Amino acid sequence: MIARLAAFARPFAIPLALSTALRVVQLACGIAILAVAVGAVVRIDEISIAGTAVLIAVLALAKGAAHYGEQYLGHWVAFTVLARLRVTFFDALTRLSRGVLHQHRSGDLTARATADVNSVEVFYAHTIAPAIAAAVVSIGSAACLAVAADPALGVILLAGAAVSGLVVPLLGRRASERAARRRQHTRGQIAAHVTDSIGGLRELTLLRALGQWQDRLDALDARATAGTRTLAVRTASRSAANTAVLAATVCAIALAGAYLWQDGRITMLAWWVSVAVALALGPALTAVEAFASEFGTTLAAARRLFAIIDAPAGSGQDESAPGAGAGAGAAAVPGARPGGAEAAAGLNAVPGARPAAGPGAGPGAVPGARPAAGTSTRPRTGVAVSMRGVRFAYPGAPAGVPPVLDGIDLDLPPGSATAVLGPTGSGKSSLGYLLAAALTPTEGTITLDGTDLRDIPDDELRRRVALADQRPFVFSGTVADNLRLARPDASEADLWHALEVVALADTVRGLPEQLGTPLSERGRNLSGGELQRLSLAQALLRRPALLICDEVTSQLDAGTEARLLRRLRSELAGCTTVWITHRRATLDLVDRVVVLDGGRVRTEDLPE
Ligand SMILES: Nc1ncnc2c1ncn2[C@@H]1O[C@H](COP(=O)(O)OP(=O)(O)OP(=O)(O)O)[C@@H](O)[C@H]1O
Repeated sequence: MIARLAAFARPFAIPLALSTALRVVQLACGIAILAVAVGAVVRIDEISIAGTAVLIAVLALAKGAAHYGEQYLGHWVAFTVLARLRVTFFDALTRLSRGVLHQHRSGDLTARATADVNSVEVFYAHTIAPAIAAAVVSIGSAACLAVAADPALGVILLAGAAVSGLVVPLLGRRASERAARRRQHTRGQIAAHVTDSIGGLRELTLLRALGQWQDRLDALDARATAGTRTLAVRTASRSAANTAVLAATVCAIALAGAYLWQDGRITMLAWWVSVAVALALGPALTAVEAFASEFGTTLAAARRLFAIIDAPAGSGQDESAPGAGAGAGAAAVPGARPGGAEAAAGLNAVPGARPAAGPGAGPGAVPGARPAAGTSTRPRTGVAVSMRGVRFAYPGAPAGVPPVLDGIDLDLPPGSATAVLGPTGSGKSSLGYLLAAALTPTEGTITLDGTDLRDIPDDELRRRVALADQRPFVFSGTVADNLRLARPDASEADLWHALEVVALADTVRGLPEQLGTPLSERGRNLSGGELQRLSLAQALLRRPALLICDEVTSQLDAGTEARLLRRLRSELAGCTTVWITHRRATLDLVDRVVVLDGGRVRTEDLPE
């Protein structure tokens, strides 16, 4: 991996070498400043204070200039390489096209293209130059001490530098890398989860599933925090060990110097300058320990990038995921099927969902009923719905534009089936969202059995009202995961029953793992009509007292639509239903028709 990263920097070898040289100059100046200052104190009677001050000032200026140059060049190289890396990453995405997009969630890919690329910056800007410079300056300082003072002092300094720069950074390296890899993977999952949440916020609200969704995020956050804690403990331990080693080196040089001075083998000046050099070498070696602590994260990020860059088209294996290559391929794909590592961690499972409960075993099951009948999906008795003077305008609508709905008065008796018709843009869907309490009227009231929708608690709304959308959002996860978003305690029999009613059971039976088949993000591996029916199945699972179906058959062929409507007729008996539709066939289901136009109810008729 290090060689792969270094290969990207090869075209920038000269600026990188210059940056390294400038860092050597900067560190050498730092050591020289302290050595000159200590030397001046020791020989205060013999030196020119003004001359020493000028020398120190020159060294300080040189140190500053070298630091600027080193940082400028190092970061220029780093950000140029990162830009190339990002382009290479996007090229790979284009090449892999649908294959990889099916297997990786867009939020995770976004995290790779942004956070992971940024993490790799450490390698180019804060690793190569500091590592080489620390080695050069350590060897150089030890050589100076050996020649100018005593070889023993040079050996002590070199030994201390080797322990600090080579041994300490390696302490717990493998464990740190594993923790960093797990954390980076979890961060990718968090990014994907947040992206999903934003994309599907409306569906989560309609499903009253924000709580479940938040629980998943909490679980992921807890995992990422645990990883960060592990890394922080190791970083702190290494930092403490490094401080101890550096302090021990300074003490050893001071004691050895004292012995050599007493023995008359070195001067007082050489003794104290040696101590100063050992002290001044600290920052160079601390920088090595610091980037070593970040190195696990850098490597984990690089692995995640190269897993995409190197993936053959159609590959589903994510080599960057923790446990990849050890038969844990399923864990690599977010939304992995039950049985994978993630399912074991409960992250893909809907919190509270019973895994594949026995038929009819759910709390919603009616005792004594035939399990296969899935009676727990049967809707509740309908509610009476009333709209009085309802006006609605979307927030931010320009002044002067008439509201979408402008004074709706409507009564839907319990168990009635109403079709809402009207030209496109006449506000039919908006009316549906208002009835489902996903939108709130700007003016007027909507009541359910006489209670204002605004006064009905979320839990109760979740139980009593459902909306099947014309453009449903499907989350990464299995078919069952998506269905159980609507009712976490639904048994498998309940799920199959809902799928039978919406004429989707045969399709799901044909999927590789049936209910356990992972769905791509936004349901890319389902047709528009299948997605609509999945949304309708979700709504049925809620056993609502009020069901709003918004163009749920618009993408179905006539045969499938007829089959679905036949089954719905008996399934929805007693439930108050609202059908927003343009389709003639749906009118056979309803006992009244409402036509919206210009934000108002134009006619209210029984179908012919
Ligand atoms: N989220 C929104 N923000 C702002 N305006 C919106 C939003 N959603 C819909 N509108 C506008 O509200 C009006 C009514 O839209 P709505 O979707 O309710 O109509 P519709 O009758 O269901 O249309 P269609 O038959 O095409 O589905 C349209 O002019 C639409 O542009």
